[in-house]
Amino acid sequence: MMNPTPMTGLLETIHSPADLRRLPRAQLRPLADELRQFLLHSVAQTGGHLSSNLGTVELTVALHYVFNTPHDRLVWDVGHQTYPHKILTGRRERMHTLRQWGGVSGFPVRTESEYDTFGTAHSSTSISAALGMAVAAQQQGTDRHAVAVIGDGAMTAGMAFEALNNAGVLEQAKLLVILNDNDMSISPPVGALNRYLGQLLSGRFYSAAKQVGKQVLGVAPPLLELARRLEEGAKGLVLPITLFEKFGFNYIGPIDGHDLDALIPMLENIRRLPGPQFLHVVTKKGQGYKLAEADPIAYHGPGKFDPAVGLQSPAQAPRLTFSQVFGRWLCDMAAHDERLVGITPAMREGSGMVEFHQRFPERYHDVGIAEQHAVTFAAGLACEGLKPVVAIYSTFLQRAYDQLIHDVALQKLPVLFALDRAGIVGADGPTHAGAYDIPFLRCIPNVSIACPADEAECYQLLCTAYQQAHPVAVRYPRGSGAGTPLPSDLQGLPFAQGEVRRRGQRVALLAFGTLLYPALQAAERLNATVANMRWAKPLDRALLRELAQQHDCLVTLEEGALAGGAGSAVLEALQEEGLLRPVLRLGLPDRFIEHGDPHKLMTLLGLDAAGIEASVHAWPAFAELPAASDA
Ligand SMILES: Cc1ncc(C[n+]2csc(CCOP(=O)(O)OP(=O)(O)O)c2C)c(N)n1
Ligand SMILES: CC(=O)[C@@H](O)[C@H](O)COP(=O)(O)O
Ligand SMILES: [Mg+2]
Repeated sequence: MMNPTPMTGLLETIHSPADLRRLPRAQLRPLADELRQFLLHSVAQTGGHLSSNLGTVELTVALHYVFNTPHDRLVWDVGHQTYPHKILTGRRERMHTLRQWGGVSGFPVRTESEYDTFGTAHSSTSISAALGMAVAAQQQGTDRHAVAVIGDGAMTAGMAFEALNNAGVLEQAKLLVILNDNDMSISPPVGALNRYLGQLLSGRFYSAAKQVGKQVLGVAPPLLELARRLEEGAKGLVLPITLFEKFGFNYIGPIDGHDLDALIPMLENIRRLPGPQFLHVVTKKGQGYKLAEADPIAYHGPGKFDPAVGLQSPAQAPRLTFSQVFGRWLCDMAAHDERLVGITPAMREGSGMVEFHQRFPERYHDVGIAEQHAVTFAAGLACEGLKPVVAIYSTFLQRAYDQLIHDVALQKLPVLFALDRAGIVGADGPTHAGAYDIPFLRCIPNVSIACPADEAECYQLLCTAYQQAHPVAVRYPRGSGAGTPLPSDLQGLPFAQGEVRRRGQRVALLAFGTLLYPALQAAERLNATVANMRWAKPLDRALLRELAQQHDCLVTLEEGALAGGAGSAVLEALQEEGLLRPVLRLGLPDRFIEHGDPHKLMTLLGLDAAGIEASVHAWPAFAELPAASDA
């Protein structure tokens, strides 16, 4: 039985930040404690992102206390750490609907609240957006601050530095960048920036900065200018100039991001300083809940759990997830071929690469949240005869589209893209849906696209893709599939070949990927043929010709955007073959699909067996066919 969410009075009086700002300063600490407990128990009941949210409780309270939100703009990078922000901005009573159909989103959404000033979820956009807001305020003559809160992980993306580079010379823009440094991405942080930030936190900096910050910046406003000069001077004496100051920012910190007595006076003083400001706060991911503090990775995005007990290691799951299948294949192939290199842009756990990292550390590369670099890094590896495998969520590959075209496809380099989370992802919603990879890949010359129907085919098509001398993407969904046993060899399947899985009459269902299984179910009632097409590019033209010649009409099924998808490829091919047949394309419509339970979403989209059958029956080209016996 879950403990009811504890309420001790203060939090339930806060319906907006205005209520928060009316509280006596001394009540902010008990409020923060109550907020943390509410957050913990709420997320334990709904599932969602936890350790990053536990880490931003005090920062959120301080920001809404000091800044006049929503007039002053807060932009949260990634936005997975905004549950405290949502609770304080009028959504506390809806948090039980978190990430559910029709419920509160797990990320900031402009249409959800005026306090969600910018929609995030893909990382490293906050500084750019906040700078845009700051420059707009300046141009409109509005006295407004824009604050970007960005994590140390999100800071590793090039886009963040593109924004710093621009902001650093815009002295009139009222921009504050807050680096929320918890020394964690989802996995342990990587790269030289993390090493540098560690130096800033070392004794050389941190204790001196704390003294400088407390003693100098804490003085009363009238001495502020003197204090600022003293602080500059003091920093110059004790602290070498930081990277961020070289970019034109006034760097302040590092300070304790859980200490309201440090945060609030610091923010109150910073908001009076001219020019771009950079505040470095140090927090702990999972703060205040020992189990999450001890294992921030496990509690990054947990499902439902009992806080009193903590996450229970799942009983042996009945089926492997596609990520686990990929991880198994990666290790098997790496053991077989020493040219294989595995690359992840900061998604080691989600992509199933923990074992590969442990077994092949010298061939494992977590490049940070840097998808563009990941792809072109892979291209460089391929130029030298190695076999790079880029494990990347479909949605995050969008970040590296030009690198895919310009650096990989144009040079026809054999890079394998293992596209996880292809299709509907569910709780993360539209920002994370892998809806567009077939359309955005299909138009690129030299790139092939494999759509495995189940776990066994995923393994086999990864083998096939790996054998190719050109770039191939293998797309597979979040979670598990039909549960087919994995093959015992690295043989693979024939390139660009599909198969007929069921013979019926009049209508043929052409499935691309895991929709094969609901299609087989629907076919029983439609007496339809079912083809497992396996490849969206190149299409198996011989199979397509056979299906078109033997059936009155065709239905294509894909868990991806219809516009430009596999169904479009079939239409184009039929036209080229002079085999015009009625084609019904089933897939994702031309709109963003909201967050919710993935199975519920598939039903709502008509992509479960009943939905497929209903769509075919409602289709005039099928409904008007003479009954099979009359044919
Ligand atoms: C472009 C992009 N790539 C990858 C992700 C997946 N992702 C979500 S949170 C996260 C780690 C973020 O680390 P940090 O910014 O330090 O925030 P923290 O979780 O530590 O609070 C990653 C890699 C993403 N949201 N966007
Ligand atoms: C916030 C973020 O982008 C990641 O934490 C993402 O939510 C992970 O998605 P999965 O849960 O599908 O791995
Ligand atoms: Mg972090």
